[in-house]
Amino acid sequence: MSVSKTIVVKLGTSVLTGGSYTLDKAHMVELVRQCAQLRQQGHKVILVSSGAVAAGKEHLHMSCDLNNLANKQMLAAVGQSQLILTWQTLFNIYGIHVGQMLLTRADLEDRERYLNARDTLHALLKHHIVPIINENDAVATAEIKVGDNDNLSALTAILAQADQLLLLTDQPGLFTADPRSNPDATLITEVNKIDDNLRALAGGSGTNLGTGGMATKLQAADAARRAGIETIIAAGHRPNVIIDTVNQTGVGTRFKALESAIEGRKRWLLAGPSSSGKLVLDAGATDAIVLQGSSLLAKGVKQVKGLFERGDLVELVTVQGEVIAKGICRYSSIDLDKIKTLHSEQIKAVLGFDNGKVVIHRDDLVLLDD
Ligand SMILES: Nc1ncnc2c1ncn2[C@@H]1O[C@H](COP(=O)(O)OP(=O)(O)O)[C@@H](O)[C@H]1O
Ligand SMILES: N[C@@H](CCC(=O)OP(=O)(O)O)C(=O)O
Repeated sequence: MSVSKTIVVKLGTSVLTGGSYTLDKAHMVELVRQCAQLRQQGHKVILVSSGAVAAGKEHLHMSCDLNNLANKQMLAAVGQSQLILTWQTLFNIYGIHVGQMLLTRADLEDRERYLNARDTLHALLKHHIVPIINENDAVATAEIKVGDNDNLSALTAILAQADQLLLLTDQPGLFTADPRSNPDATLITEVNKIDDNLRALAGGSGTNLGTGGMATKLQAADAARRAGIETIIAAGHRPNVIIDTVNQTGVGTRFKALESAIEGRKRWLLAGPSSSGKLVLDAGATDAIVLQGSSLLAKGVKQVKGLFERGDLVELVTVQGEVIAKGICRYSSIDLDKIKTLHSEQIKAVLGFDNGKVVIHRDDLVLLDD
């Protein structure tokens, strides 16, 4: 038997509906068959399933404005139960139990909630139950939303410490341009670096039920590969796509994982909190962080942007505005503004206290460059 892998399979609305406004149950059976086969091969499978809004629309036979948030939330509330019922019925054919987890960004921002979600996921996998994950659309407001299931699937893969993330969609992979509007576009089979040139190729969704298009798939691939997880974008309707993607190369667009996978707490930094502020670093601090693996000292901070509390996540940016790292700041924005550019020994005299000599400890910092 091959080595056991944990695989997160993200199924976009486009795959589950075939571009219609109803769930394509015949195709869902086929996807379930493949998941069951993967499990027989000894792998663990997690589904991130879109389709709640589409299922709600189908169930209510209601045509309403999908740009209206309340309408979308109503459809998701109705559709999510239909969706999970469908999955449950189909997995039952193979005697497989499923467990539903509805998440929002708020569940991943707080380290304790993140660890709770991780424990639930691991408990489901340990008991051979297939976790089926979606955003908790019915309650999620813009502030606490991940916003799209591509990014949610990357966060899930990081949470589960998965080996592979499959983003299944209505295209065979990432093309040199949106193939809907550029018939000459060609498939990119392997990506080793995600940069602005590549991002420029990725457009939005081609439908009003899908969210994010290729742009969010690239964001997801980027987060996952930094956490050491290989990501593949492939066509959900390609025969045997799930099995073939896991067992062989040459399917879809493959994003190689970065070699040095990061450890647990740093995985959370990538997956969890959104940043509350930015610290602009001088050239010396930038080099120390990127090249020497140092912690950040107050003297290297040129400018403090945004309002944040002690313990919040901030982005570290160069003078040119390039984001190079994310980290947990030991000082609030107000305090840091008073001590920026100063030597660590001066902190106590200026603030009347100190939270340690470093502003961001190396253990609380994750680099974003390649
Ligand atoms: N460079 C590109 N390569 C492939 N597809 C692209 C590209 N840019 C934009 N797209 C669009 O992304 C769509 C898939 O994203 P989306 O509609 O969000 O699907 P899903 O529901 O599977 O997440 C494709 O149908 C395509 O129109
Ligand atoms: N959570 C939403 C799907 C959001 C989403 O990202 O959709 P998609 O781009 O089709 O993966 C739903 O269940 O309808």
